[in-house]
Amino acid sequence: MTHTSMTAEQNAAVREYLIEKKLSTVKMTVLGRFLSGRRKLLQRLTLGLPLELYDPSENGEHRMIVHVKTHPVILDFSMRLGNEWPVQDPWHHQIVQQGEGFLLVYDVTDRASFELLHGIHSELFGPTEEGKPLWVLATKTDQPQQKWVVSNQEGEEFSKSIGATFRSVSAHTGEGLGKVDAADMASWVILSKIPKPVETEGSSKAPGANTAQTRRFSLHSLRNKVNRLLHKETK
Ligand SMILES: Nc1nc2c(ncn2[C@@H]2O[C@H](COP(=O)(O)OP(=O)(O)OP(=O)(O)O)[C@@H](O)[C@H]2O)c(=O)[nH]1
Repeated sequence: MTHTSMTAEQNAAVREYLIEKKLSTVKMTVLGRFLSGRRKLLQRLTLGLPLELYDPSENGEHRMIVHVKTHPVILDFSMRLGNEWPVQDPWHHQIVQQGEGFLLVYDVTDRASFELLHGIHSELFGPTEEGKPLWVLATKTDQPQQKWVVSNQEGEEFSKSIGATFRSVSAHTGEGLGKVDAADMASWVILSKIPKPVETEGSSKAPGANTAQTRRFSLHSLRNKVNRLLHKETK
Protein backbone atom coordinates (compact mmCIF):
# COMPACT_ATOMS: atom_id res chain seq x y z
CA MET A 1 0.00 0.00 0.00
CA THR A 2 1.58 3.29 -1.00
CA HIS A 3 -1.28 5.66 -0.39
CA THR A 4 -4.76 5.48 0.98
CA SER A 5 -7.27 8.28 0.72
CA MET A 6 -9.22 9.36 3.75
CA THR A 7 -12.95 8.84 3.79
CA ALA A 8 -15.27 11.86 3.87
CA GLU A 9 -15.91 11.19 7.58
CA GLN A 10 -12.20 11.05 8.38
CA ASN A 11 -11.56 14.28 6.46
CA ALA A 12 -14.38 15.96 8.34
CA ALA A 13 -13.03 14.74 11.68
CA VAL A 14 -9.57 16.13 10.92
CA ARG A 15 -11.03 19.44 9.75
CA GLU A 16 -13.11 19.74 12.88
CA TYR A 17 -10.14 18.95 15.12
CA LEU A 18 -8.03 21.61 13.40
CA ILE A 19 -10.73 24.28 13.64
CA GLU A 20 -10.88 23.71 17.39
CA LYS A 21 -7.12 23.45 17.94
CA LYS A 22 -6.11 26.55 15.91
CA LEU A 23 -2.45 25.44 15.67
CA SER A 24 -1.42 21.80 15.94
CA THR A 25 2.03 20.31 16.22
CA VAL A 26 2.70 16.81 14.97
CA LYS A 27 5.77 15.04 16.33
CA MET A 28 7.45 12.69 13.90
CA THR A 29 10.28 10.34 14.80
CA VAL A 30 12.68 9.26 12.06
CA LEU A 31 14.49 5.97 12.50
CA GLY A 32 16.97 4.08 10.39
CA ARG A 33 20.56 3.04 9.92
CA PHE A 34 23.28 5.68 9.71
CA LEU A 35 23.93 6.83 6.13
CA SER A 36 20.56 5.47 5.05
CA GLY A 37 19.69 8.98 3.86
CA ARG A 38 17.47 10.25 6.69
CA ARG A 39 19.06 13.69 6.86
CA LYS A 40 18.92 14.33 3.14
CA LEU A 41 15.36 13.12 3.08
CA LEU A 42 14.39 15.58 5.82
CA GLN A 43 16.28 18.41 4.18
CA ARG A 44 14.43 17.74 0.96
CA LEU A 45 11.06 17.44 2.67
CA THR A 46 11.33 20.41 5.01
CA LEU A 47 13.58 22.81 3.08
CA GLY A 48 13.27 21.56 -0.49
CA LEU A 49 17.09 21.33 -0.54
CA PRO A 50 18.57 19.32 -3.41
CA LEU A 51 20.95 16.48 -2.56
CA GLU A 52 24.16 18.41 -3.29
CA LEU A 53 23.40 21.26 -0.90
CA TYR A 54 24.48 20.98 2.70
CA ASP A 55 22.67 22.67 5.56
CA PRO A 56 25.40 23.71 8.04
CA SER A 57 22.92 24.02 10.91
CA GLU A 58 21.91 20.36 10.52
CA ASN A 59 21.41 18.73 13.91
CA GLY A 60 18.79 16.09 13.19
CA GLU A 61 15.89 18.35 14.10
CA HIS A 62 13.67 19.67 11.37
CA ARG A 63 10.44 21.62 11.43
CA MET A 64 8.07 22.70 8.72
CA ILE A 65 4.63 24.16 8.42
CA VAL A 66 2.15 22.39 6.21
CA HIS A 67 -1.46 23.21 5.49
CA VAL A 68 -4.03 20.55 6.21
CA LYS A 69 -7.53 21.52 5.03
CA THR A 70 -6.13 25.11 4.89
CA HIS A 71 -5.11 25.00 8.59
CA PRO A 72 -1.42 25.42 9.48
CA VAL A 73 0.16 22.43 11.18
CA ILE A 74 3.75 22.26 12.47
CA LEU A 75 5.52 19.05 11.55
CA ASP A 76 8.35 18.49 13.99
CA PHE A 77 10.85 15.75 13.06
CA SER A 78 13.42 14.19 15.40
CA MET A 79 16.24 11.83 14.56
CA ARG A 80 19.62 10.86 15.94
CA LEU A 81 22.58 11.54 13.68
CA GLY A 82 25.04 8.82 12.75
CA ASN A 83 23.79 6.03 14.98
CA GLU A 84 24.71 2.50 13.95
CA TRP A 85 22.40 0.46 16.12
CA PRO A 86 19.50 2.54 17.46
CA VAL A 87 17.95 -0.14 19.67
CA GLN A 88 20.91 0.07 22.08
CA ASP A 89 20.52 3.80 22.51
CA PRO A 90 18.20 4.92 25.34
CA TRP A 91 17.60 8.19 23.51
CA HIS A 92 15.85 6.24 20.78
CA HIS A 93 13.42 4.76 23.28
CA GLN A 94 12.66 8.30 24.35
CA ILE A 95 12.00 9.67 20.87
CA VAL A 96 9.85 6.66 20.06
CA GLN A 97 7.72 7.35 23.13
CA GLN A 98 7.42 11.01 22.20
CA GLY A 99 6.65 10.34 18.54
CA GLU A 100 3.11 10.60 17.24
CA GLY A 101 4.06 9.28 13.82
CA PHE A 102 7.11 7.37 12.59
CA LEU A 103 9.25 7.26 9.47
CA LEU A 104 11.26 4.04 9.20
CA VAL A 105 13.87 4.66 6.55
CA TYR A 106 15.99 2.21 4.58
CA ASP A 107 18.31 2.62 1.61
CA VAL A 108 17.35 0.42 -1.35
CA THR A 109 21.08 -0.15 -2.05
CA ASP A 110 21.90 -1.30 1.51
CA ARG A 111 20.34 -4.52 2.77
CA ALA A 112 21.64 -3.98 6.32
CA SER A 113 19.60 -0.79 6.52
CA PHE A 114 16.47 -2.77 5.59
CA GLU A 115 17.20 -5.61 8.03
CA LEU A 116 17.75 -3.08 10.81
CA LEU A 117 14.16 -1.86 10.49
CA HIS A 118 12.89 -5.29 11.58
CA GLY A 119 14.95 -4.99 14.79
CA ILE A 120 13.97 -1.37 15.32
CA HIS A 121 10.31 -2.21 15.04
CA SER A 122 10.37 -5.32 17.22
CA GLU A 123 12.61 -3.83 19.93
CA LEU A 124 11.58 -0.19 20.12
CA PHE A 125 7.86 -0.37 19.49
CA GLY A 126 5.44 -1.47 22.17
CA PRO A 127 1.74 -1.18 23.06
CA THR A 128 2.04 2.62 23.51
CA GLU A 129 2.90 2.98 19.85
CA GLU A 130 -0.10 0.99 18.67
CA GLY A 131 -2.39 3.12 16.57
CA LYS A 132 0.33 5.69 15.84
CA PRO A 133 0.85 5.90 12.06
CA LEU A 134 4.02 4.40 10.62
CA TRP A 135 5.57 4.85 7.21
CA VAL A 136 8.29 2.68 5.73
CA LEU A 137 10.33 4.85 3.38
CA ALA A 138 12.50 3.19 0.74
CA THR A 139 14.98 5.90 -0.15
CA LYS A 140 17.65 6.53 -2.80
CA THR A 141 15.25 5.08 -5.37
CA ASP A 142 16.93 7.24 -8.02
CA GLN A 143 19.88 4.83 -7.91
CA PRO A 144 20.25 2.61 -11.02
CA GLN A 145 18.37 -0.68 -10.80
CA GLN A 146 21.59 -2.75 -10.75
CA LYS A 147 22.53 -1.17 -7.41
CA TRP A 148 19.24 -2.10 -5.74
CA VAL A 149 19.47 -4.93 -3.23
CA VAL A 150 16.00 -4.51 -1.71
CA SER A 151 13.03 -4.55 -4.07
CA ASN A 152 9.95 -2.40 -3.52
CA GLN A 153 7.95 -5.61 -3.26
CA GLU A 154 10.04 -6.72 -0.28
CA GLY A 155 9.73 -3.28 1.26
CA GLU A 156 5.97 -3.31 0.81
CA GLU A 157 5.64 -6.77 2.33
CA PHE A 158 7.58 -5.72 5.43
CA SER A 159 5.61 -2.51 5.64
CA LYS A 160 2.34 -4.42 5.49
CA SER A 161 3.53 -6.88 8.14
CA ILE A 162 3.97 -4.05 10.66
CA GLY A 163 0.82 -2.15 9.64
CA ALA A 164 2.77 0.68 8.00
CA THR A 165 2.31 2.60 4.77
CA PHE A 166 5.04 2.07 2.20
CA ARG A 167 6.51 4.93 0.20
CA SER A 168 9.25 5.02 -2.37
CA VAL A 169 11.24 8.27 -2.03
CA SER A 170 14.36 10.03 -3.27
CA ALA A 171 16.09 13.09 -1.88
CA HIS A 172 17.73 13.41 -5.30
CA THR A 173 14.59 13.61 -7.45
CA GLY A 174 12.22 14.70 -4.68
CA GLU A 175 9.93 11.71 -5.33
CA GLY A 176 7.51 11.27 -2.43
CA LEU A 177 8.99 14.24 -0.54
CA GLY A 178 6.77 17.14 -1.54
CA LYS A 179 4.57 19.42 0.56
CA VAL A 180 1.57 17.34 -0.41
CA ASP A 181 3.24 14.22 1.00
CA ALA A 182 4.09 16.03 4.23
CA ALA A 183 0.54 17.34 4.58
CA ASP A 184 -0.83 13.85 3.97
CA MET A 185 1.35 12.46 6.79
CA ALA A 186 0.22 15.24 9.11
CA SER A 187 -3.45 14.47 8.35
CA TRP A 188 -3.10 10.82 9.28
CA VAL A 189 -1.26 11.61 12.49
CA ILE A 190 -3.91 14.15 13.47
CA LEU A 191 -6.61 11.60 12.78
CA SER A 192 -4.82 9.10 15.03
CA LYS A 193 -4.74 11.70 17.84
CA ILE A 194 -8.52 11.99 17.95
CA PRO A 195 -9.39 9.60 20.75
CA LYS A 196 -11.76 6.66 20.76
CA PRO A 197 -13.94 7.28 17.76
CA VAL A 198 -17.16 5.29 17.77
CA GLU A 199 -17.25 2.18 15.65
CA THR A 200 -20.24 1.83 13.39
CA GLU A 201 -21.03 -0.79 10.81
CA GLY A 202 -18.31 -1.18 8.16
CA SER A 203 -14.76 0.03 8.55
CA SER A 204 -12.04 2.07 6.87
CA LYS A 205 -8.34 1.68 7.33
CA ALA A 206 -5.87 4.46 8.09
CA PRO A 207 -2.32 3.93 6.88
CA GLY A 208 -0.22 2.44 9.61
CA ALA A 209 -3.16 1.70 11.84
CA ASN A 210 -3.65 -1.94 12.71
CA THR A 211 -7.04 -3.61 12.66
CA ALA A 212 -7.73 -2.48 16.21
CA GLN A 213 -7.70 1.07 14.89
CA THR A 214 -9.85 0.31 11.89
CA ARG A 215 -12.90 2.52 12.39
CA ARG A 216 -15.49 4.78 10.98
CA PHE A 217 -16.52 7.97 12.58
CA SER A 218 -19.83 9.14 13.91
CA LEU A 219 -19.48 12.89 13.60
CA HIS A 220 -21.85 13.69 16.41
CA SER A 221 -20.04 11.61 19.03
CA LEU A 222 -16.69 12.58 17.58
CA ARG A 223 -17.48 16.25 18.16
CA ASN A 224 -18.12 15.51 21.83
CA LYS A 225 -14.90 13.59 22.12
CA VAL A 226 -12.85 16.32 20.44
CA ASN A 227 -14.35 18.86 22.84
CA ARG A 228 -13.51 16.65 25.80
CA LEU A 229 -9.92 16.25 24.58
CA LEU A 230 -9.48 19.97 24.07
CA HIS A 231 -10.89 20.69 27.49
CA LYS A 232 -8.41 18.22 29.00
CA GLU A 233 -5.43 19.64 27.04
CA THR A 234 -6.06 23.22 28.11
CA LYS A 235 -6.25 22.33 31.84
N1 LIG B 1 21.52 8.90 -4.82
C1 LIG B 1 21.05 9.29 -3.63
N2 LIG B 1 21.90 9.49 -2.59
C2 LIG B 1 21.39 9.88 -1.41
C3 LIG B 1 19.99 10.07 -1.21
N3 LIG B 1 19.80 10.42 0.08
C4 LIG B 1 21.00 10.46 0.66
N4 LIG B 1 21.97 10.14 -0.23
C5 LIG B 1 23.41 10.07 0.04
O1 LIG B 1 23.61 9.10 1.08
C6 LIG B 1 24.60 9.55 2.01
C7 LIG B 1 24.02 9.54 3.42
O2 LIG B 1 22.95 10.45 3.48
P1 LIG B 1 22.52 11.13 4.86
O3 LIG B 1 21.24 11.81 4.63
O4 LIG B 1 23.64 11.94 5.40
O5 LIG B 1 22.32 9.84 5.77
P2 LIG B 1 21.85 9.72 7.30
O6 LIG B 1 20.89 8.60 7.36
O7 LIG B 1 21.40 11.05 7.79
O8 LIG B 1 23.14 9.27 8.00
P3 LIG B 1 24.09 10.01 9.07
O9 LIG B 1 24.74 11.12 8.28
O10 LIG B 1 25.04 8.95 9.49
O11 LIG B 1 23.24 10.49 10.17
C8 LIG B 1 25.04 10.93 1.52
O12 LIG B 1 26.23 10.77 0.77
C9 LIG B 1 23.92 11.40 0.62
O13 LIG B 1 24.35 12.28 -0.40
C10 LIG B 1 19.11 9.86 -2.33
O14 LIG B 1 17.89 9.99 -2.27
N5 LIG B 1 19.69 9.48 -3.51
